[in-house]
Amino acid sequence: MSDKIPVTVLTGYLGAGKTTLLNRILTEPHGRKFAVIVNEFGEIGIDNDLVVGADEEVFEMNNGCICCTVRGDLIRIIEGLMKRKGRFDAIIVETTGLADPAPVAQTFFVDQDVSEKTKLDAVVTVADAKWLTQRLKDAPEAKNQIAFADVIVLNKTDLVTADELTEVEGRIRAINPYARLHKTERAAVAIDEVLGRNAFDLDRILDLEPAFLEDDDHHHGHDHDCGPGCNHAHHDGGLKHYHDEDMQSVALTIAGDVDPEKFLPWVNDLVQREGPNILRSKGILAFKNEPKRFVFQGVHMILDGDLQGDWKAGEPRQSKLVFIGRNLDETAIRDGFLACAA
Ligand SMILES: Nc1nc2c(ncn2[C@@H]2O[C@H](COP(=O)(O)OP(=O)(O)OP(=O)(O)O)[C@@H](O)[C@H]2O)c(=O)[nH]1
Repeated sequence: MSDKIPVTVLTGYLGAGKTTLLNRILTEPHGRKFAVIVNEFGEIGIDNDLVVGADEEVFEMNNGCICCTVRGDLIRIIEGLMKRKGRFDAIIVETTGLADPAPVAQTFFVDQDVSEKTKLDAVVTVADAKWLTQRLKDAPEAKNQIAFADVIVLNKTDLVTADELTEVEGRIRAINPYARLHKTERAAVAIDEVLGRNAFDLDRILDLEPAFLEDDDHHHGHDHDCGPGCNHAHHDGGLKHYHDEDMQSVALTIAGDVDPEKFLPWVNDLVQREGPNILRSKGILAFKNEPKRFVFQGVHMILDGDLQGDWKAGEPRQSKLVFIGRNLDETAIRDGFLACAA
């Protein structure tokens, strides 16, 4: 028996349902304790606030290019965690929807300190049944996320017909015939199907990517903060890794309340008009005269929003939101949002 701490890497494209799955894992009565590491694209920490779970500790990795900055962050966080060994049973790393999982998975093999103390249990990829087919055409990261998966959670089955589901499943199987696949609504999958799988298959990954175990640095010898605009493309021998150079994030904060009667029509109109370009939106808002936080989320033009939890005592009431997409008119979005201030 190894006493290495198992690590689950949770990946999947923007809005597929990673946080939904993570929250499901954290709220089930499993009696285990997890350390959670999240990494998000966008400048303000919204994801962090959306992860529920009373006593999990959530660590946030640097934004931006996962191959360059995040690896250092990940190593630092894990080394810090190891000093507190015994306080948790497993580590879950949720990557940004735009990340290629390879460099994250690689960290658990290439970095000596990390590999002595932890073991990659599985790469779990959440796929959006409604949008995956499209993403496989226009987003190379989405394909790598499927290729690297040991477990695939094909989520949002409620948004597609049976035929569409069969089609998307066929596309997944063409890329990755090996992973276990679960079809879900709201990421409802038994926790033992995603954690403690002992499923990461290094031999399969080495077939896909012969240079997987080599230290990545010589492929793009730089050590700087690329930021969300980073557009390095590098080739590790097998799969090609990309950063989507057109992808941008617009993050906005109002240091106070917004007026829901202005905000809701504005955001609805924006995602209806710009939905094809806006891949993802999220926000936590202070509505005028409302003691609870309003949380909204969108994937293209589908928006979800509800009141969740009171603002905590001493927590400043502020309104923040982020849009991730292509060809976003930042000035127009900023002006539109600022005009919603209460
Ligand atoms: N209709 C439907 N919506 C879902 C389902 N699962 C999740 N959602 C919604 O999809 C949106 C995105 O879910 P998240 O879990 O935040 O997705 P994510 O992958 O963590 O998103 P990013 O971290 O931004 O990449 C939210 O509004 C969820 O409520 C599902 O099975 N069906």
